[in-house]
Amino acid sequence: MVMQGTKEMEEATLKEEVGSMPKEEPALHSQLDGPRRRTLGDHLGTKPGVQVKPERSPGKDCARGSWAGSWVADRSGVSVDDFTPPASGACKFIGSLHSYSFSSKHARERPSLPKEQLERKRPKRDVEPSCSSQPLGHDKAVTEVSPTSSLTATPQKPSQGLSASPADLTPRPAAEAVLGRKGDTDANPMSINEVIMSASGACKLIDSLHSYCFSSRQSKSQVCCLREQVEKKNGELKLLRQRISRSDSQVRKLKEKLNEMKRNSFPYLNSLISQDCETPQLNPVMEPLSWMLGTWLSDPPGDGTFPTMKPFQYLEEVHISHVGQPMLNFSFNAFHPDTRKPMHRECGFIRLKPDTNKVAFISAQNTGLVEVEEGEVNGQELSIASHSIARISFAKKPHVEQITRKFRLNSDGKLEQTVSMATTTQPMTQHLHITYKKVTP
Ligand code: HEM
Repeated sequence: MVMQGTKEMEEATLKEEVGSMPKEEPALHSQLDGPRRRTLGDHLGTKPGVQVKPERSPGKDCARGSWAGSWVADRSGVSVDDFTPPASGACKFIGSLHSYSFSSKHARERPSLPKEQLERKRPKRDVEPSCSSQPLGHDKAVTEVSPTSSLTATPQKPSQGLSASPADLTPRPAAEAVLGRKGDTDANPMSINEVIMSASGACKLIDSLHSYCFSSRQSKSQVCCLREQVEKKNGELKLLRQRISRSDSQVRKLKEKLNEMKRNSFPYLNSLISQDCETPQLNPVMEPLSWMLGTWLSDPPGDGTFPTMKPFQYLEEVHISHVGQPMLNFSFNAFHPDTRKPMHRECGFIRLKPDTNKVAFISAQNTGLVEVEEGEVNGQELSIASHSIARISFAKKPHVEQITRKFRLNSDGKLEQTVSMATTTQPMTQHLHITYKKVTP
């Protein structure tokens, strides 16, 4: 719609311009496209047709899509083709504004030329096409022809003729470009520089619109760039995933190989040990005693006492574990603190009566004693006392007749054990006290 509207607007303007345009206008155009234009380009020190890479400023992008634009492009030595971004719909539309603004403005200003001047110029203009083929030198041609051309120099402003300095070509604001200098509008024809400046000012305004096209294009290219980066990263991620997958399969193969080697080395374990030796879930029945699980080391060394003996110290290592059954497996192994020689050892099981806090402690000791202690677990404290005691026939005397134990998980995370006993010669008295620190789960 915008395009259509613009076209219609252009056509309407064109009709209006054709109606009001003096007949010499085509000649004026041909002047611009003719040798005079090239003379101006030469004067500015730029060879026509030599492509100079433009700075990406909107002011230079205005050279697109209109004769006025191409005129400016030639003047600066920049061709339309130099603008690499393809002409988008928006750019084309904005380009058409150049055509409208320039030709319309120029047409509006032309009739203001005094009639005499136009009369004077007409005959000269008729001979102008022959200027390029004049055997005269360049300077001569200019001298002869310039005063007759409204686009080259005016009698009122001789200093703004073809010899205009680059500073004179600096674009002026559009308003000034359209109105011209104060007081000149009706009296004076436009000089070539004024035309240039007017066109540049208008172009500048219109080209500010182009900047939107280009900034949008820039954003699009940034998005494209980011997309490329994302795609690249995705590719890398895919490769990494593939490598991880390969590593996983290698680990699986190594595990299988290890298991096979184990089976070959310990064939008797084949049917007993599960292929995956992961620790099974704790049987829910044993949950109240889960705080006892782990490997514990005496810290500090345990204290041994009894009325019949000299106090002593010992080291002890404790393993309390499970295999998913409704019981805990334990082993207590004592060592001499100096010599590290094994001393007292015992191992057994701890069971819980389901749905109660009743605990049974079943232990076999290296001294030839077998005992069952029973008691209760309350929170993180287990108190038990001997229920039955048996011994080998040749057990050392005095024989133990009663045993009590207390296990407790202290607030500092240490496990504490206290053992008391009664023998055939001594009443219930504390025999051992020790705290352990946990070394593994
Ligand atoms: C519940 C477990 C234990 C029981 C029932 C037990 C029982 C006994 C008994 C009945 C005696 C003889 C007491 C006497 O002569 O009047 C004894 C002595 C002794 N116990 Fe224990 N004991 C136990 C754990 C330990 C532990 C863990 C150690 C640590 C190393 C230990 C070290 C000793 C020593 C050094 C003696 C004195 C020397 C000896 O008779 O061998 N006992 N114990």
